[in-house]
Amino acid sequence: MKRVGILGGTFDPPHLGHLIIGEEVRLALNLEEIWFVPSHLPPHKESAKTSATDRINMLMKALDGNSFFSINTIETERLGKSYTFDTIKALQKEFPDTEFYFIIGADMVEYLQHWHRIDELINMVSFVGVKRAGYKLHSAYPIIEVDIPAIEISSTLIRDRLSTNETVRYLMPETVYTYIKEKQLYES
Ligand SMILES: Nc1ncnc2c1ncn2[C@@H]1O[C@H](COP(=O)(O)OP(=O)(O)OP(=O)(O)O)[C@@H](O)[C@H]1O
Ligand SMILES: O=C(O)c1ccc[n+]([C@@H]2O[C@H](COP(=O)([O-])O)[C@@H](O)[C@H]2O)c1
Repeated sequence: MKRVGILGGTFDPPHLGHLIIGEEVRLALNLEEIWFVPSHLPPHKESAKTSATDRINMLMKALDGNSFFSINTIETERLGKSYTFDTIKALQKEFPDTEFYFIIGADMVEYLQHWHRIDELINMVSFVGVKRAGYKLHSAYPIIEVDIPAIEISSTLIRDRLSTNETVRYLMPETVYTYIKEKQLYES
């Protein structure tokens, strides 16, 4: 079986935290690839501030140069809320020879009990949890914990800073920043 990690997210915008998580989990679990899956409508929070096209374009720039990383657009091609249950079911049907590892930060680990059809999903895919400041990583659910350096970067922090013209240097790849400025995203 091929072993693939999935990092689902809103990526509004993508930042170095996403990239570090993908790389660290790939190494720790010896995964062959990491697929970044941008959501169409995030199930548990407000809609993204930018279009799916902009978020995919930003991700493409962020992932450029890492041959282990790619984007899978299954969720942005599907209408409605981007439930992970539906995504995993569809991916397992399309790629029967692949074993999937769904990577989540500790904020999502804490929230896992509220996920759509979690009692079925937990038996369908291996969840991998990574630490995030302010949240507990340990869970009653069987989660593979991967120790990564704590990274206190979030898309919210970046959006807030961009809207007040504060620096976002070193929080995301320069190419993503250039795209944001060219397209005038996140301006208040
Ligand atoms: N700095 C981080 N440390 C650990 N996990 C993270 C970090 N940033 C994002 N993640 C995880 O990556 C996945 C996708 O995150 P997402 O794209 O929503 O970014 P975010 O920074 O959490 O965004 P927002 O601030 O808009 O909520 C989630 O599972 C989230 O927990
Ligand atoms: O399926 C669910 O009920 C569910 C609830 C919350 C989050 N998720 C998924 O978890 C990933 C991270 O979510 P987010 O909102 O932090 O970007 C993303 O792929 C979401 O679709 C999924």
